[in-house]
Amino acid sequence: MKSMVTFDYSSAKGFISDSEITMMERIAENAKEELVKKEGPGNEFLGWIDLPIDYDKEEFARIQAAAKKIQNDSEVLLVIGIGGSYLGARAAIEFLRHSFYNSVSKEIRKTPEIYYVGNNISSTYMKHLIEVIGDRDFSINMISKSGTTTEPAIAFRVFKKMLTEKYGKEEAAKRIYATTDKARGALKNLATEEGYESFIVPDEVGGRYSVLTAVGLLPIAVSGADIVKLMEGAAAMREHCINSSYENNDAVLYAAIRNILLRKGKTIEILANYEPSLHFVSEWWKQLYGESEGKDQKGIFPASVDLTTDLHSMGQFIQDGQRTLFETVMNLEKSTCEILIEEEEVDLDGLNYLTGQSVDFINKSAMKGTRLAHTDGSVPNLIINIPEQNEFYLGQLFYFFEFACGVSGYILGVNPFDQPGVESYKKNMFALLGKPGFEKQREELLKRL
Ligand SMILES: O=P(O)(O)OC[C@H]1O[C@H](O)[C@H](O)[C@@H](O)[C@@H]1O
Repeated sequence: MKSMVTFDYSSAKGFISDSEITMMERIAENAKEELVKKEGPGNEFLGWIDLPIDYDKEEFARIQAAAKKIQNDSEVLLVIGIGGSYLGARAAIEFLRHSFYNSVSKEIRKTPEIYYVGNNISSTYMKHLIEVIGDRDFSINMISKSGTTTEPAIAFRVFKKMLTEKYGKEEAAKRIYATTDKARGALKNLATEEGYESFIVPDEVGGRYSVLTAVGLLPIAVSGADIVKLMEGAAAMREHCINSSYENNDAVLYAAIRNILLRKGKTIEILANYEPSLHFVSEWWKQLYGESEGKDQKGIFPASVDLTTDLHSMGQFIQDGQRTLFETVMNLEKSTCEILIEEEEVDLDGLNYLTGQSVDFINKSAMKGTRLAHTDGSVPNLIINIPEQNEFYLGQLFYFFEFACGVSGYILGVNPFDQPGVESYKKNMFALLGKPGFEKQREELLKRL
């Protein structure tokens, strides 16, 4: 049997008693049952549960073919999307591919450079990206489930124009790939009208749970990562999440323990990593947990740190600031390479005591030392072990977090599959921009500015 991504709460035992974990069993198991039997609130958005074993194979093959075409005819791919429509792809590409993916030579990378746009409204960012593309061949993957989100729609206008000016309307249309709803939304209409190759975000899969649909899969495949293995990993974790009993169920225990900690006043969870390639996994995780649980004036605030980097900036607070934190460490067990510290004749930097040790050994020692220090500073530490940096384990990790999030939301007593709060800023922005239909709000807002 292949090894698995696992959850380890042994370092948090000083903060949680066995009886608390036992007492949480019924609540957590009920939450899991509600999720798996699709009986809870938001149950129209549970398509992601069976996705790893029940996805559209014909579309999957089209994704692979489109990725090949983009690899062959483009030096650059623009991924236009925001939130759940880009974070999963970026998390996967940064975890699975080269740390300096866009900068490393084409001989090493072998696949197109990939840039993300439409995840902010900065004209400077867009102008700089236009300069990076220059006169090179490029394609666009425009991703928006609703097809109406402002940030990506604006970027799409700008880069579609650039593409059309370069190739003409007909050829440009062949370089645009639209990932959106099967029937609704402005992007769907545009795709039909202009004849873009289209991929579907299933109705029953919400944006933040969509990484294993075309939303994530097309850009990930373009980067050269193996999407078959990604799905296999997710399928292995699905099997574990659905069929393991409480005491052996890593995802359900993670959900249970974070809720036990919340009830003790630990209202902030920091997801920590010791590998820069995990940075965007944390960004993806923050949306997943923040949008799923932060509602009805409840929830755990999801934060993240990159370590050891942030030990030199946020370390003081984590060690010694307000005691409302717990920390979940993503521990990449096996580094992809080994760099050894060599002896220097004159030990001017005082590092000769490390001669023969690997950089990863030093990193792991920093991790272990930090875990003990933070635990001593009353920050409960949870660990998620990731055996290796590859597609199979990333697929597992994505599914682990998604499943745990559904269970955790139900334990908390919220609908983990809606995001009503996100609309407030949008309404204000539309009113201030003078969008038709928002005239009354506009008057009221202008008085307040
Ligand atoms: O894919 P889209 O419909 O463009 O949505 C992109 C993102 O923006 C919204 O405001 C939602 O809060 C997110 O859940 C979503 O992932």
